[in-house]
Amino acid sequence: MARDEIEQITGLTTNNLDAYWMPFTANRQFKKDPRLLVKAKDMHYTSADGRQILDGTAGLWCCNAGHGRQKIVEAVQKQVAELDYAPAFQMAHPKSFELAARLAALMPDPLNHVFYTNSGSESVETALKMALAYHKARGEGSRTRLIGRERGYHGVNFGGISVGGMVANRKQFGAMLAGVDHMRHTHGIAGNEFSKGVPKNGIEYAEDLMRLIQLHDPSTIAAVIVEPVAGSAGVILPPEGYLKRLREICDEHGILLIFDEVITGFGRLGTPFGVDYFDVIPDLVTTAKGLTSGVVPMGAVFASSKVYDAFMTGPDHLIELFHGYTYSAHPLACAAALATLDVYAEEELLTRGAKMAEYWQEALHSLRDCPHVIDIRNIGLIGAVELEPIAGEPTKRAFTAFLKAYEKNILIRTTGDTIAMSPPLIISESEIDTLVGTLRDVLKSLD
Ligand SMILES: Cc1ncc(COP(=O)(O)O)c(CNc2cccc(C(=O)O)c2)c1O
Repeated sequence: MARDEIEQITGLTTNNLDAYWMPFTANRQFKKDPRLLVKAKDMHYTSADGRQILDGTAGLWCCNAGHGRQKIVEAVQKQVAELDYAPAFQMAHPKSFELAARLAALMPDPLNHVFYTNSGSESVETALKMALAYHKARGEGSRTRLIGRERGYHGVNFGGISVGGMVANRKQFGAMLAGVDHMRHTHGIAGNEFSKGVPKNGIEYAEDLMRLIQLHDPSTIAAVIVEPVAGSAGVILPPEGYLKRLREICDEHGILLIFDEVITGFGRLGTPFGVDYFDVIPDLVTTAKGLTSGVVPMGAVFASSKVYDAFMTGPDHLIELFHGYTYSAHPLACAAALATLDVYAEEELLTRGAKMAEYWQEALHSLRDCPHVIDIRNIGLIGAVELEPIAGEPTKRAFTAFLKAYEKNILIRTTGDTIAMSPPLIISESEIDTLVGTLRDVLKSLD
């Protein structure tokens, strides 16, 4: 869209698009033909040029309740007028306790404690620091090693990119945390292609953890962090039994297990959390995104009583954990989260994905015959269509699909040459048909 059109339609008050350095974006390509969204309601965005765009990605995997939900809007409006900000260090406001109790009630025992952050990246840093400090508090300060996984995504702060395994997110930044190892990813295991839901093959990949334990000795290892489903890397699913096996190995060797549920949390898999879907209870769970349905930035780390209690020793006038953020437990975020949980409860959204999963799965796998499709993966209301890369131009085919899809009024995500979708949990069957039908047209138009 031409720049002067943009200004006219959007009221953009500046010719200077250069000032804004956009995150995870091809800035020069974007600023030649900006893609601006100006409104959102339920399943749709309104683009600056007046089109209704079907949101196939819940924003960035976060708007699980859909957009413009009145109960959430009103809660934030009321809160900002009443208590706009309150310090969370040595002070508090009631909603922070009310929300923590409601969140803890969503999780199985012993995940009974909640630490607030402002993003998934901050939740990850918080959990990693808690893990290191936990072992120190118990007199096992030699446990400093952290283990992640290839292709893992744990946000963009130094802890997260160190345990993470997405090369592009690391290679620009030089040295990272020392003492970090990675297990193999579970993408592309023979026989798992086009699996519907959790794939059968690959539980043995969990034994990578045993090899690292044998190499380093358990006394040096603090924690393992995995996404139950690796979203950003292109929806990589855990083989059957894999997560349970990680739990067993961690228990055997006194290693903390951290589930990074920033994407899988709050109904994405058709269960409240991946904890429920896979019936595995970690020691720490990182969340964000769906916590407030993307309305106000917020993250939360769920900690087991074992972890929390290890800090609650010594004179009670002393701070137990020297960590936290200016905006931890922000009143607006707490208000948005409480209203979001109300919407989830009233519309049973934390389990609706389970009811829609079958329809979603069959729609997605109907794309198998489209050009360049080399794999399709799905679980709950997450879906991925992996494309054959263009020789010598990796990512280009999927990015072209993204641009064409937007022109055809649907929003999808791409990572590498994989198209990823994670619609709001309110999506209807006819909207699934529209999303997948339009994607089919896009795929057929690709060179
Ligand atoms: C598992 C996981 N952990 C941490 C983060 C970081 O969260 P923040 O961004 O709030 O700091 C994430 C975020 N994941 C994320 C964020 C934006 C885009 C995409 C994509 O794959 O399209 C994925 C994530 O998916």
